[in-house]
Amino acid sequence: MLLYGASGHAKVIISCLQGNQTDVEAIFDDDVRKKELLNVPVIGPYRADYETNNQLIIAIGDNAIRCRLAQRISHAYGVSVHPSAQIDPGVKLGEGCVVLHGSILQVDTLIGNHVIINTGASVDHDCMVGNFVHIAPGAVLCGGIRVDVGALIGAGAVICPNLAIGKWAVVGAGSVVTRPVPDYAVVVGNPARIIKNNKLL
Ligand SMILES: CC(=O)SCCNC(=O)CCNC(=O)[C@H](O)C(C)(C)COP(=O)(O)OP(=O)(O)OC[C@H]1O[C@@H](n2cnc3c(N)ncnc32)[C@H](O)[C@@H]1OP(=O)(O)O
Repeated sequence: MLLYGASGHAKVIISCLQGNQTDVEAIFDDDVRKKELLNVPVIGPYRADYETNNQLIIAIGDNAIRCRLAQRISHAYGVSVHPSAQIDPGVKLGEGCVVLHGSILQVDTLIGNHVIINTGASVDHDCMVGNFVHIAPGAVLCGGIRVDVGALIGAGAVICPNLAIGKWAVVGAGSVVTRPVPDYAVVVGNPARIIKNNKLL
């Protein structure tokens, strides 16, 4: 596998891949001062002419950056699922996804492209998780939830059943979402309330 982004998130993906006896050949990173990460060589910015048979995972936690890179780079994308993750056989996972240690994906859930299901997160039955979403560590999505493109569900947040989380919305860490969240909204608290709009785009 190849990674893009020599970050803390990349370290976790390396650990995830090692759990499946998959080596990381190299890591691309725009910061040319970086030379290695967990003994994996960091080889500078992505090069389309880099000769390899390995697939690529964009190892960047920021959803907007991951989205921009994926739109620019046409490499074949891989997937990494840690062996401790529990995924129902009916779950569909898009390209570029990582499903990290101890996470759970329940029956009839659909996961888009370049999604992060982070450590110990739980996505229950009949959820639809859009492209470039990040479900942060320990977050819980109850059944029947739709999370639209680019949204961040913060660490330890709980989303009550059958709600929609809008595109590029942010749910603050530890929040409890009891109502639908509009596109671009940043919500925090229990019950979660809108505090601002996400101006990242
Ligand atoms: C492996 C990993 O590390 S994966 C990383 C996953 N990342 C996360 O889970 C982080 C999610 N991010 C958050 O929770 C952030 O606090 C955000 C995005 C909700 C808000 O961040 P910012 O835009 O910087 O807002 P800021 O820190 O200025 O807070 C604004 C207000 O909301 C409150 N607030 C911020 N976050 C939360 C929260 N999670 N719960 C309750 N209140 C919150 C602040 O106390 C502040 O209140 P005040 O105006 O009364 O002082």
